[in-house]
Amino acid sequence: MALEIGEEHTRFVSWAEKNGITINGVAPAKFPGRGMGIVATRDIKAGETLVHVHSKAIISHASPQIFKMPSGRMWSKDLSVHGRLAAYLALRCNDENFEYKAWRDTWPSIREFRQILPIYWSDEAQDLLPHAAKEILTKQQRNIEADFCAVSATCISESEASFPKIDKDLFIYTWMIVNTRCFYWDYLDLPKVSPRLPRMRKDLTADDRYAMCPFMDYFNHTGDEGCVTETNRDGYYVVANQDYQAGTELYASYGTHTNDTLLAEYGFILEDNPHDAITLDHLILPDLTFKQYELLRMDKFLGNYTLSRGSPSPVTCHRTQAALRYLTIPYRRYAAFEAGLDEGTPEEQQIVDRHLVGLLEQYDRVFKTLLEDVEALEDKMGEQRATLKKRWVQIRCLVNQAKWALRDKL
Ligand SMILES: C[S@@+](CC[C@H](N)C(=O)[O-])C[C@H]1O[C@@H](n2cnc3c(N)ncnc32)[C@H](O)[C@@H]1O
Repeated sequence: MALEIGEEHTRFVSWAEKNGITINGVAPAKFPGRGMGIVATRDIKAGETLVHVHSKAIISHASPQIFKMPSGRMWSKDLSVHGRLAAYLALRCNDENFEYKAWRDTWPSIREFRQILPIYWSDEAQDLLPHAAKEILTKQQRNIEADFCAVSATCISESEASFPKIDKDLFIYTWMIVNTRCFYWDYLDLPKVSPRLPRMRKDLTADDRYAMCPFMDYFNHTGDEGCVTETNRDGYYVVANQDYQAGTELYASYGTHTNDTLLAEYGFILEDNPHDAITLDHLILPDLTFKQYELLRMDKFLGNYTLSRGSPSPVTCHRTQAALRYLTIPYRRYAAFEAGLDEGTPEEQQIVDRHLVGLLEQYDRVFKTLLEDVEALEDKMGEQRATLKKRWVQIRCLVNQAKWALRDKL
């Protein structure tokens, strides 16, 4: 069910159409629990181009306003591209003459971010995040801190008059706007694009490719295929992946993300996520002796042990299988597995599976207390409590399905 949209969205659509964005058969709409999104305004056929954002409307590392400060000097080399985009938006977003003001007016407010994005949650609620989400959050906090230090150092070295100081709360907000709304941009004419970008495509980092695409950032995420995003020298296109009836919400995929990634990076989880997986690191790593830890590290099998949804039952990744073998069977048998010479005998697999069942039982024992702690969060954290509860129930379900499937085999 689509809800009424505010005037700012109507204003933005007319601005977009005059500024290099072509919109065909779709419009922004409001959806309960998802904020704004995109709706089909008529029946749509598979293969139709729904949106085209001309490269001149895209903000990327190559845009002059991003690679230089307003005074014309270069940003500190310590400031990431993500940080440059955030600094540019922070410096301009409260300015009535901001060239992208119409777009800026459509962003979610900081108040909305405080409810949904874990970076804004209280320590108490952050402590109750699943392990993988907490790890992403820690990295996010470190990156924001480093970018803010680089921005602040620049502000100090510029004269007060030519360079206003950036408020930290505003910087965190625009950093998260970039985080939740950016796309990857391929710079198809790379050698000509910008003196600040690496000359060779292979040398571009993921961060270099960040780009903001007004209007395209209305699309909400789906774990399924969703509409297709394509780039060429002219800009970005969104193409219908199938027929849609008028009134249907259209989605795009942000990638094959797990629910912990979606929660930490975007502030939501999917009810039914085909790419969902959880980490088992906190169950396996503490069991390793120093020697085992070092050997797994040298073999590049240390950490990142995952249990994915799988079909018909959850599956562990190759890294988990390797680490569990090292923990439970003779070293030479682990070495054969690690070298890819031998998949192991059925008896060895049973030993590994039995060990894994024990670890999953250990995990299962903490859910009751965890869910009680989530329930005990104050009422003002109602939205966070509901998301955390839903996520922990999903994790418990995955753990139990894996445990039952393994027990059936034993
Ligand atoms: C690129 S924006 C999409 C537009 C956004 N809904 C808005 O109101 O402006 C990404 C944000 O949309 C929301 N979102 C995207 N997909 C969603 C989904 N499937 N369910 C719930 N929220 C979603 C999340 O808040 C996410 O951080």
